Amino acid sequence: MSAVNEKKVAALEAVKYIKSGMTVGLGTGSTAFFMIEAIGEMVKNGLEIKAVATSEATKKSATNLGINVITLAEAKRLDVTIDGADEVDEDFQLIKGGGGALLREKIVAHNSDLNIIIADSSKSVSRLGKFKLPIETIPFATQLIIKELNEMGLKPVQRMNGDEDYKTDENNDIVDIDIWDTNIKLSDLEQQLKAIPGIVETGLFLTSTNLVIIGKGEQATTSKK
Ligand SMILES: O=C(CO)[C@H](O)[C@H](O)COP(=O)(O)O
Repeated sequence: MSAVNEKKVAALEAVKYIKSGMTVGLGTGSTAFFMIEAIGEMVKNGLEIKAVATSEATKKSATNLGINVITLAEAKRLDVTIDGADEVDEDFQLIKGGGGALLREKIVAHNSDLNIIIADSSKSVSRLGKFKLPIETIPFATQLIIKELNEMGLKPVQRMNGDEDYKTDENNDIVDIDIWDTNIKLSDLEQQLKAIPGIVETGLFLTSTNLVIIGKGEQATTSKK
């Protein structure tokens, strides 16, 4: 079974948690897209929900599929958010931001009563860090942040889009760092990174996830915290 099918299997399991009347956070990425597609079908069949998108790309896909997308300010609070991840460990800690949407994703997750992560089996890891950790930085500070992260031994690489700097929906930069060889506790690392002025957010999601649904073969396995 391919990773693509496993993503779909996980997404179809996750949408079972969505009921009429809910406000739903929509994640970003290829796995989340299967969830958005499935919700689009459910809306065509009478499901009534409001949704908050974690990226402009997700907003566009959801709107095209007939989903009522509102702002976070209008939503105030979300019942459930379904999102993908680049890595998930056994303690429900995540690396996110491969698709560059980590800032809005973390804000939406923080404001959601239930956070469901969906992923194919390749994303399930015993230790985070093979995937480079995305950091969102303010362009004014990016080069000096890179220098500081280098001094911390984190091998920072600014994300590019061809010859241009990659830009997030907030018009910020992304710097990908290598945390595999660091022996700093993840929560301490998160604190150290957030203490550097100009780092807006990191792709470490350490405590927000309630439910993880992994597609493996034809099966979806759900784990609860
Ligand atoms: O964090 C994300 C985007 O910022 C995505 O959830 C993550 O990159 C996984 O993407 P995909 O489902 O395409 O593998």
